[in-house]
Amino acid sequence: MKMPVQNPLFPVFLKLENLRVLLVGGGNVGLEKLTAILRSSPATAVTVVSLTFLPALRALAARHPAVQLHVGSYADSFLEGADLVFCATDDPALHRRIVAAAHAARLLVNVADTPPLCDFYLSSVVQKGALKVAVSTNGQSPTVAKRLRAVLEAALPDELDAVLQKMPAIRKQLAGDFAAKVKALDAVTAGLAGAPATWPPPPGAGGRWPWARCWPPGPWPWPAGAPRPINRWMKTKELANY
Ligand SMILES: C[C@@]1(CC(=O)O)C2=NC(=C\c3[nH]c(c(CCC(=O)O)c3CC(=O)O)Cc3[nH]c(c(CC(=O)O)c3CCC(=O)O)/C=C3\N/C(=C\2)[C@@H](CCC(=O)O)[C@]3(C)CC(=O)O)/[C@H]1CCC(=O)O
Ligand SMILES: NC(=O)c1ccc[n+]([C@@H]2O[C@H](COP(=O)([O-])OP(=O)(O)OC[C@H]3O[C@@H](n4cnc5c(N)ncnc54)[C@H](O)[C@@H]3O)[C@@H](O)[C@H]2O)c1
Repeated sequence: MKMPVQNPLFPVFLKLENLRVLLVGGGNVGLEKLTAILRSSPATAVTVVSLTFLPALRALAARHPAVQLHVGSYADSFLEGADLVFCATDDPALHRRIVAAAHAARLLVNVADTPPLCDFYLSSVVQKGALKVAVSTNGQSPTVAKRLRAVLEAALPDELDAVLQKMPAIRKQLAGDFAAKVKALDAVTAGLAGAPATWPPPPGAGGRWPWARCWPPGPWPWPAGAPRPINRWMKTKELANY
């Protein structure tokens, strides 16, 4: 029997800085959405149309030269030249009109806090250097998404970014065809998934993130008595084997 799909949303990572965004509404919710957009993609060209603007939104826009503010009422003409639309006013009837006009123009729309009118949802975002993890609960609970973000932020080691920065150079050093490279990269990163990494660190190293923690190479093995970095997963699962 086919199992029902619990969450049919399809996750993607948009190059938002290559697109043009229309945001309608410059109040509290508009500020939240603009903050989320610019935190991930600060150079995005966002046009914000609103009758009024919160001072904090004006200040945020002033720090981002690609953001333009238009004082006035929404009109369908603002959809021309937009790739993506966000609605964040206090007028649900206006939101329904914007969605209809945007769909007629084949545009995708997010209506803040209104799942049935959304073509896509925003997610809670965990950022560690180049790593980005997006969390969605399929709209069931943004609060749980926010809590999970905090859990993941604390659990993922900061050193992970150093690992990511090194990976392109390591990949370049590898010889062989595509399949051989994939095999070598799997071996190098095995430590991230719990198995011992085969290169570096030296064989036999235990722990879930030993490679992440000692890259760029630090003292190995750890000098006797030196404090060893640990993380939450090690505490709960692997401390006994460490
Ligand atoms: C993740 C995040 C991204 C962002 O917005 O940047 C986000 N909401 C955030 C926070 C948040 N929003 C709300 C609260 C108050 C507490 C609560 O109600 O839970 C809190 C918590 C807080 O502020 O502490 C109010 C709210 N939001 C929605 C509804 C309607 C409903 O639930 O039916 C209501 C009730 C409105 C009302 O009652 O009137 C709906 C949506 N909110 C989504 C995203 C999409 C689903 C995401 C998913 O799949 O999980 C979706 C469907 C559409 C969308 O807006 O894109 C961001 C966390 C950022 C972070 O901190 O990490
Ligand atoms: N602020 C919150 O945390 C929160 C929480 C839950 C629900 N809500 C609901 O979300 C909605 C928005 O909340 P808010 O706090 O951002 O409200 P807000 O009043 O601060 O902002 C609404 C914005 O929409 C703009 N606007 C209204 N009509 C417009 C039009 N025709 N064209 C262009 N702009 C227009 C207004 O000028 C204003 O800037 C409200 O319905 C509110 O009840 C808000």
